[in-house]
Amino acid sequence: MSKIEVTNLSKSYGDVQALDDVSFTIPDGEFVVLLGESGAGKSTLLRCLNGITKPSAGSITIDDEPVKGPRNDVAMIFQQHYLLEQMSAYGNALTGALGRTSFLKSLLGLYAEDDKHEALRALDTVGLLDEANQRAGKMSGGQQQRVGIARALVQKPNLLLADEPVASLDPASAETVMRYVRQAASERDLSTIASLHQVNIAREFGERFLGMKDGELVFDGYREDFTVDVIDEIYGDIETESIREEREVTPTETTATSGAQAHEY
Ligand SMILES: Nc1ncnc2c1ncn2[C@@H]1O[C@H](COP(=O)(O)OP(=O)(O)OP(=O)(O)O)[C@@H](O)[C@H]1O
Repeated sequence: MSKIEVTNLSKSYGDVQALDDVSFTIPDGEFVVLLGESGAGKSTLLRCLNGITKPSAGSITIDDEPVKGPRNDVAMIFQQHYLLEQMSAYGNALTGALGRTSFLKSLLGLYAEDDKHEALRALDTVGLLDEANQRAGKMSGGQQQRVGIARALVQKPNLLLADEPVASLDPASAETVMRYVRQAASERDLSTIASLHQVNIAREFGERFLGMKDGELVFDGYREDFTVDVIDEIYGDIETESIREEREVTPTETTATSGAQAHEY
């Protein structure tokens, strides 16, 4: 759990204004989806939150502590999972504990019992306990991404950031992976910000939505406010054509698609 406060955050790269005076507050344990077209500034915002990128102006605090660089209590999941392919799913998950393990011990595989337990718990959370001994390189893209999530959970973060975690997956795997991210966050009461470009997945899994355009925050609201018109504003009409067609068939407010109804938000 973590409370995040972003105040008047700006970041420029030469003439490019990647973030332009962005402010928002996220209370403990909220699941936030970050949306925007390519180049809108989503990755830059996540990298600033993670302490990898230094803002040009403004501030970020996590639990009232200013972010000045990378921190162990902030974990990040990427589109590419960067797993050690020769290592098992379990071994990869355990590397999430590297931040609290000495270099020598990690080389010798001498992790603390608590961390080994945490790795198994995390694999269980992402539905891969039975595959714990399987080599990561032999797993499917979706499974590898779930190992990446397990590794992030073993870090025992207070804040989970996910940068396009399902962008390279087919729609079914993307949905499965997002379901596990959502479940992991909810089980651990973990504040989460996930950037997504698939609007349907965002609508299915988001609780709160931040919409970005040209570096500015153009929308900040919850499910009931996340209307097709808002999606239009963020993406333009093309992205929403299919949603409008779907509404014409089913005029009632539908925010969930196949298989999602069974999940509690
Ligand atoms: N290291 C950098 N150097 C120069 N320009 C950058 C750098 N990183 C990002 N930018 C620029 O900042 C703007 C925002 O980029 P950013 O990657 O944050 O957007 P995004 O919404 O994450 O896009 P995508 O979905 O394509 O990753 C873009 O115009 C991008 O070209």
